[in-house]
Amino acid sequence: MNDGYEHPENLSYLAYTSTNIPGPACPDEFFTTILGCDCFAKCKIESCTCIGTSFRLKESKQGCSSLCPCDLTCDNHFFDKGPKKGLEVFETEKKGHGLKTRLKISKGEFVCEYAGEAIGQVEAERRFSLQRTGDSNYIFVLKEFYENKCILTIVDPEAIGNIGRYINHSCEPNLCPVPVRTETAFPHISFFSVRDIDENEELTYSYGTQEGKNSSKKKCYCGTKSCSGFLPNELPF
Ligand SMILES: C[S@@+](CC[C@H](N)C(=O)[O-])C[C@H]1O[C@@H](n2cnc3c(N)ncnc32)[C@H](O)[C@@H]1O
Repeated sequence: MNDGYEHPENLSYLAYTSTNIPGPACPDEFFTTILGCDCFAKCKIESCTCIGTSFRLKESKQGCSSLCPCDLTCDNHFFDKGPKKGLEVFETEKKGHGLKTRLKISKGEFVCEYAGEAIGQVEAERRFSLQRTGDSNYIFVLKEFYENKCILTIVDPEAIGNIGRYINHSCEPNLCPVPVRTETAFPHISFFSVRDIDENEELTYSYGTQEGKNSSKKKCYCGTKSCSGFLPNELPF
């Protein structure tokens, strides 16, 4: 499915996918189906098992999907509606391409997914060492902790991805990534707005911490007051 977004002409090598696809060493979670809710037409916060379950991981949400009987009017059924309207890829001054919004976005809205190939840690390290597209790194690593286990979710939209790949880092971001599980146990990295966003503002999120061995020596050009000067570490392993 293509959700209608065109990539800049000089990035024609990029194949578009609106949601995650399995890549090399894709984790088993990708193929593990989870149950939908049994609500009728529209979910209720008090009784919907998707809204209530949250996959027992503290920061994770469960979104409704085609496995649920509710329809697209359900507020918890946001993936099938696609990214927010009015998102636009543009050329920044110093950070390569970026993503901005032509329309206002209110605090707490779903903006888009970070979609690409779902890959394993060894493949991520192999790809990172190749530095395929010049200076840019697109590999997103999410760590979740559950019952003394660290669950890794790694998505690479460098060659096959969606508009989420154009979102740059900021030390004062207006989006935050939230893992949302719908049909399978592999989460969708979903961006929600953390404040009201004006029309034509660039969309940004924080790329993370200084944890891990792949320390970044890249200068940060986010231009915010609290800028730490450098981008967070590229791979937090
Ligand atoms: C996921 S890509 C973002 C899109 C990218 N700018 C592009 O043109 O495709 C991440 C890369 O963008 C650049 N980048 C993102 N945020 C930046 C920032 N605040 N300052 C400098 N470079 C940044 C870095 O090269 C980083 O590895």
